[in-house]
Amino acid sequence: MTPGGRAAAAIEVLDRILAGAAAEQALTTWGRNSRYAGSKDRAAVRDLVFSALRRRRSAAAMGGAEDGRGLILGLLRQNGQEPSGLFTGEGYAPDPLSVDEKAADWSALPPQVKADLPDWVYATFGRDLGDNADRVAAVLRERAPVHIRSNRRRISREAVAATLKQDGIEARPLVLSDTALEIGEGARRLRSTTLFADGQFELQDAASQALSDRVPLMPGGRFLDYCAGGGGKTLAIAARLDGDFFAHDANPQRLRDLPERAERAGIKVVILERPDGIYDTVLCDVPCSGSGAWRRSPEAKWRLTPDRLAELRRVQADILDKAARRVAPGGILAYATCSLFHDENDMQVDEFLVRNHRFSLVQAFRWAPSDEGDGFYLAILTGAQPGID
Ligand SMILES: C[S@@+](CC[C@H](N)C(=O)[O-])C[C@H]1O[C@@H](n2cnc3c(N)ncnc32)[C@H](O)[C@@H]1O
Repeated sequence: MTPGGRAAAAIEVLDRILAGAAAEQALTTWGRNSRYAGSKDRAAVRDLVFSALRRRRSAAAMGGAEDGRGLILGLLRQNGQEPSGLFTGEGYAPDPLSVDEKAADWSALPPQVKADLPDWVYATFGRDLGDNADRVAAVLRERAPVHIRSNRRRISREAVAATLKQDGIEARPLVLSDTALEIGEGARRLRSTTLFADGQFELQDAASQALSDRVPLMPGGRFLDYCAGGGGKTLAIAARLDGDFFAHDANPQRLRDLPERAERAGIKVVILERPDGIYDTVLCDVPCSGSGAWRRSPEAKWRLTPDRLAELRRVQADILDKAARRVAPGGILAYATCSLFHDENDMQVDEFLVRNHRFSLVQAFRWAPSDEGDGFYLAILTGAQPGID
């Protein structure tokens, strides 16, 4: 495909997304109907689509319209590319620029447009992140790095990096966690390596690894991941120490990959449909706004509303209250989100502590999104003997 053909394809996919289709679904549909597109074309179209979604507000302002064409036009301008070079109307390229499109004025974009945030999120970032708000918003406009976690049960990260190098895949160690590596060249080949098939590494963001490193575990103890999903954190935590590991999720479909991943990693995880009994550590990695990881799923940035946030807060509180009943006397309740909002983090924990006098806060950790990882929050709570309140 020509660069113009790729731009036209991205416009078509973006129009479907703006009409309500999920981004992955819209890309898959386009891919199915475009047998002529090679793997490099598909990667380029995907990149254009996700870049435009991350920068949807500023790209629309610079392109003169909030449709696929406007977004791609604005994105090219942001990247310092002259759009008329691609918008030629020749072959499969988009039509040439109209007089209005040529004349669009983007000289004075308001700060919330430059930050690519909805107005209410921009205000919330200002309140919750203070001086860091603009820097964080800027990080969320960029593509996320690819990180892997070496499986500490089996191999050192140095050995993972050296073996990947032989396959032409670049991996450099990160400071956030001693299992974390950032992938440079060759990321798309990671899943087809023997190392991956042998469970020597998993794809996982470095801050998610750092969070998993900090969840307290009792040697030989019982650990419950109450919202395990695909099991990314369950596996990272279970790789640290011997013990009995259990995983639960309200949506059993979310757990479907976990048994295979656990087997590949050489880790035993028991899936629980209905958790009962008590555990030394219970992790609640709750459903949240996902604001710390919006560069990975940029659609979510535009879909979130104050009402949806309030609903998420109710779900989080309910999960915490239920999971707290599963914590052994003297045990740990770990509360995690990939959110940047105070409402979902410290405030949720403060409210929980008011409702549950048996618990107290030991420590809270925050990771802001950066080159080194996504944004996360972790609160470590400890539960005294039941009946204290
Ligand atoms: C942030 S995701 C978990 C990600 C996972 N821990 C990981 O590292 O891959 C939140 C999960 O909570 C689950 N969930 C939602 N409501 C729940 C509830 N009431 N009880 C337990 N799990 C719930 C969702 O299905 C979702 O899989």
